[in-house]
Amino acid sequence: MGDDRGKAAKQPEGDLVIRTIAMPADTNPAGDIFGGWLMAQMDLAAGNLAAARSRGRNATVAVDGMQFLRPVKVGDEVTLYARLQSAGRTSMKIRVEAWARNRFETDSFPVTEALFVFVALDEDGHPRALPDL
Ligand SMILES: CC(=O)SCCNC(=O)CCNC(=O)[C@H](O)C(C)(C)COP(=O)(O)OP(=O)(O)OC[C@H]1O[C@@H](n2cnc3c(N)ncnc32)[C@H](O)[C@@H]1OP(=O)(O)O
Repeated sequence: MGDDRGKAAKQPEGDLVIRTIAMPADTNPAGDIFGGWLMAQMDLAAGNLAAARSRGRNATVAVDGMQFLRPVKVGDEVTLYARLQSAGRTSMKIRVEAWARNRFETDSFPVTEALFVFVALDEDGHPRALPDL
């Protein structure tokens, strides 16, 4: 079965954090994969990295440059890659890429990317200094 999304021009950057399958329950009324589902997967991937770096609770404070590059179809294998781009006193900028692969094909393609900003939080929900590495 062919895939008309073209050849991947690059390789994913970052650590593989999540791999999942886009299911019919994740579609919008038109039957395509809902962008909000993909954003949630990206948020989960960035949050996982943020939790490991901050060694505790954190929250998404901003999402910059969200780009939907290609559609995701039901049945696609979706893989989330995340990497820490920079860290401030309490915040972390985490670059996330989502790639999709038609389950009957071998090539994967970038489908979305964005820069997530997370802030480490204390028990009261206030910004918390990141621990030393
Ligand atoms: C996993 C989830 O819970 S997702 C749910 C959605 N997210 C939320 O509910 C978070 C809601 N937001 C908040 O509670 C607050 O904004 C907080 C607690 C995260 C931050 O409070 P603020 O008063 O903005 O804190 P403060 O001004 O001290 O900024 C903290 C850090 O975030 C950075 N920051 C704050 N807003 C932004 C922004 N829009 N873009 C980039 N960085 C930001 C600051 O530069 C600072 O970084 P640094 O300490 O590394 O220098």
